[in-house]
Amino acid sequence: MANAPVLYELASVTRTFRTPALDVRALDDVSFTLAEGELAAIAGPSGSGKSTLLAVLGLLDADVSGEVRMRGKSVRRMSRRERARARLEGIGLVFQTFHLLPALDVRHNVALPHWKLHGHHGRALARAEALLAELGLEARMRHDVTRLSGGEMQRVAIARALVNDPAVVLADEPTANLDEASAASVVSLLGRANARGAAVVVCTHDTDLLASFPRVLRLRHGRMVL
Ligand SMILES: Nc1ncnc2c1ncn2[C@@H]1O[C@H](COP(=O)(O)OP(=O)(O)OP(=O)(O)O)[C@@H](O)[C@H]1O
Repeated sequence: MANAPVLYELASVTRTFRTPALDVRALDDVSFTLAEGELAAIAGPSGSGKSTLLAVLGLLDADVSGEVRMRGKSVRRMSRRERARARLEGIGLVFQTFHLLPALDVRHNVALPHWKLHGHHGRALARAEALLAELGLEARMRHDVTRLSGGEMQRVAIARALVNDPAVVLADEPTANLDEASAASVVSLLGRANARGAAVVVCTHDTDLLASFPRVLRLRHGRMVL
């Protein structure tokens, strides 16, 4: 990975949440680079800033001091619209609570980002169906997302994150609340995305999962520790 091009570059990134009672430094002077195709975990105790860092990498939160660059482009200089476009094209997000759309069935949830990017309904559905079949969800394609099990919802969320072949998949606690078999299938899906060239960054407390990552970014009170 040493020679792979840089995907993210963070230099002295600080994120402060101001509340009436006190200011919380959720990220404090965080600097690192991540290469294209890299596989990394973000670890640290509860409240150490993991989700905040994932939101920064996902271009969801640009309200930081310091510099964040994605593929050389300064996130600070991107408009909200440009960030949304960069997310659609290049970032697959898997949230802790999935954020699936209850009004759409499984295949339409997965197809939506493809349709938004390419504007072709039939192709988006075909791509979603192929991906869902690959993830062992062919029998669930027309199901209501609210009726899926937690493990199925997680796989649907991962399918949606992969539908536009992103440069990076960012997943927040993707194995939390899953039984062993579902967790193993989620890990294998993320591994497959990585094998196809996507960088994968996962926030986790799961020590078994952490052990499988070649690189672990450790946070404590918002600071990177070795
Ligand atoms: N919108 C917000 N307003 C105020 N404080 C916030 C906000 N979001 C996060 N924080 C604070 O920032 C710190 C880091 O939060 P963050 O969610 O990034 O931690 P985490 O490591 O992901 O925790 P967990 O493992 O429990 O999910 C915490 O002290 C949290 O209370």
